Amino acid sequence: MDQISATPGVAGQPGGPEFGRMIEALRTVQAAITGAAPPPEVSAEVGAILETVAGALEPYLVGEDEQLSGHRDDLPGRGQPLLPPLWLDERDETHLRGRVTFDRFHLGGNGAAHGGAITVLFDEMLGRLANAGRNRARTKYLQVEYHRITPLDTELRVEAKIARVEGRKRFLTCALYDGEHLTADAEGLFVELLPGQP
Ligand SMILES: CCCCCCCC/C=C\CCCCCCCC(=O)SCCNC(=O)CCNC(=O)[C@H](O)C(C)(C)COP(=O)(O)OP(=O)(O)OC[C@H]1O[C@@H](n2cnc3c(N)ncnc32)[C@H](O)[C@@H]1OP(=O)(O)O
Repeated sequence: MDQISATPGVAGQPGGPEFGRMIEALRTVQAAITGAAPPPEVSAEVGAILETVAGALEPYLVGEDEQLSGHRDDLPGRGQPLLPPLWLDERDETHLRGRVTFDRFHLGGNGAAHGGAITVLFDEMLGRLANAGRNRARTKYLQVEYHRITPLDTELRVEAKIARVEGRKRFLTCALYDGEHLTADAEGLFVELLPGQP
């Protein structure tokens, strides 16, 4: 993926508001399935509906460059269901600030968000910033610390900064807050790709 579009789509066109609604519904389904203990007949019925859903989309399978998911900057988490719904409110080439809410789909245990889901958020934040107005770079390492549990169903603040740039190396930091409380933070190294690196 080399480009993402910040332009809201046009109703009636691929990538219009209908697409955003579908992704939102998928997020709702992910949380509902994760949190449910349905009787077998309901599991069977929902499973069959989801097989129908997958079948409805199958004729429209496209390559990575043409897919809409992940390419939509006007949708939370770029419209990529792997990412928790993230809204970026401030952004320049040195910092990013946004809001994110984890839900039941992102549960680790005992009401806390899964540490891996938090790491996905940090990789996204640092990746977005590392690539803002610069040549492409990829994560070399991402070191995460969990300071206290990250609650579900709570709007959290997330901030990323460039710490320093040394040649191809971009060192960045990211922090996640529940109100005034730091729940997790990370330091990452992104390395600018050489010609020919995928
Ligand atoms: C995502 C692509 C960009 C798209 C941009 C589109 C626009 C924006 C749109 C949408 C935003 C999307 C946002 C997505 C974000 C997601 C990001 C990810 O998750 S990326 C996937 C996970 N990461 C990998 O799969 C990397 C796999 N690894 C590699 O490909 C290579 O290892 C690579 C390119 C990272 C580096 O490989 P080498 O061989 O070119 O470089 P070496 O020699 O290892 O290191 C370079 C320098 O770094 C130092 N270095 C290496 N490891 C170090 C370490 N642990 N600590 C300190 N320095 C280290 C070395 O000493 C060297 O330093 P010296 O240049 O000589 O000064």
